[in-house]
Amino acid sequence: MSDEYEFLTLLRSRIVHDGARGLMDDVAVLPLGETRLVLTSDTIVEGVHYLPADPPADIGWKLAAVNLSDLAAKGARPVGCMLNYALSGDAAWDAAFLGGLHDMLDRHAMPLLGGDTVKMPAGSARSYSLTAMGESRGVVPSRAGAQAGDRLYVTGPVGDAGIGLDLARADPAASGPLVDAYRRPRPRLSEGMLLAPVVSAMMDLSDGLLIDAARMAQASQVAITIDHVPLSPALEKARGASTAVQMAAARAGDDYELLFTLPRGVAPPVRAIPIGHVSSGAGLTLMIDGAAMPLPERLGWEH
Ligand SMILES: Nc1ncnc2c1ncn2[C@@H]1O[C@H](COP(=O)(O)OP(=O)(O)O)[C@@H](O)[C@H]1O
Ligand SMILES: Cc1ncc(C[n+]2csc(CCOP(=O)(O)OP(=O)(O)O)c2C)c(N)n1
Ligand SMILES: [Mg+2]
Repeated sequence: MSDEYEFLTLLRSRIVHDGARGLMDDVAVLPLGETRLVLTSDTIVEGVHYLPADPPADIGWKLAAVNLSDLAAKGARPVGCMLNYALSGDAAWDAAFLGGLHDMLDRHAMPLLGGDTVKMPAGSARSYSLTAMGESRGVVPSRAGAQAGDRLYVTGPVGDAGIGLDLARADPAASGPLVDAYRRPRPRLSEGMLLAPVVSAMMDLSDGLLIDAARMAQASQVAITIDHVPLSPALEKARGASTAVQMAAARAGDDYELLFTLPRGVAPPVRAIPIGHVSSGAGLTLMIDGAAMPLPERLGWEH
């Protein structure tokens, strides 16, 4: 059991408010008059979520993107956010970070409303947090609604960012679509808004396809089978499409695509790749090229 899982289990035992969704979802949801306020907060840490040599504009972009991705997963419209910032000691670096942050926020009309600024002890790793607020006037899908018989989809291929991280680690000046997938994820907000009214369950892929699908299965109390690990042409060109490559792509994380289920016979209203199905029971099954694979001990990223 990971430290994160243990801590979340402790937190869940103390949760009483319905809006927390049992801490089993991407967001909290608070009814507010005619509408619902959708709340999420994510932190990125130097050396854990990004490389110290990553360009500051990309780090700012990523902080905004990973938070917007949780709103996308619930079909929420961004309404505002709060930034918690640790000064770097280099004003040009800080300005570049804010440039990248605002690039991402502006793309999705997300105003920055406030926050807090601190200085860290010299030499300590830095971390940045954003709290994002969205609104929804319709259904706010959860991870828990998948039903036996549903089909499973993802809005795009997985694994690019994992390879991009390897490339950026080997050479901080590396560039191209795989490195971009790692440094500049694109949250699927417009897709999320179109999907929210029709999906039975939806979440974003941050920790890896396998672990996130297993979480959806657990929250929905169903079994999920993945029979296709979708790879991008760029990834296949760089690494091929062997079983090992597909397995690594399914565990890598940092994908920020949407994973969702639809009743059989309902066509997705956005471009999406069918990757499996839901049945009664529990747990996750992975098929690669028609063969059931033993699941790795670690399905994806856990702190
Ligand atoms: N330190 C914390 N305090 C309160 N709730 C937390 C904390 N960490 C995580 N959570 C909650 O646990 C759930 C799962 O979190 P997480 O795995 O980070 O979701 P996501 O991958 O969507 O960001 C969410 O409801 C989140 O709000
Ligand atoms: C330097 C570096 N090493 C490893 C990773 C891989 N990685 C770190 S955290 C993570 C999962 C997402 O982070 P988490 O804090 O779990 O976000 P959340 O699920 O809360 O959105 C991944 C794939 C990375 N992004 N950067
Ligand atoms: Mg989180």
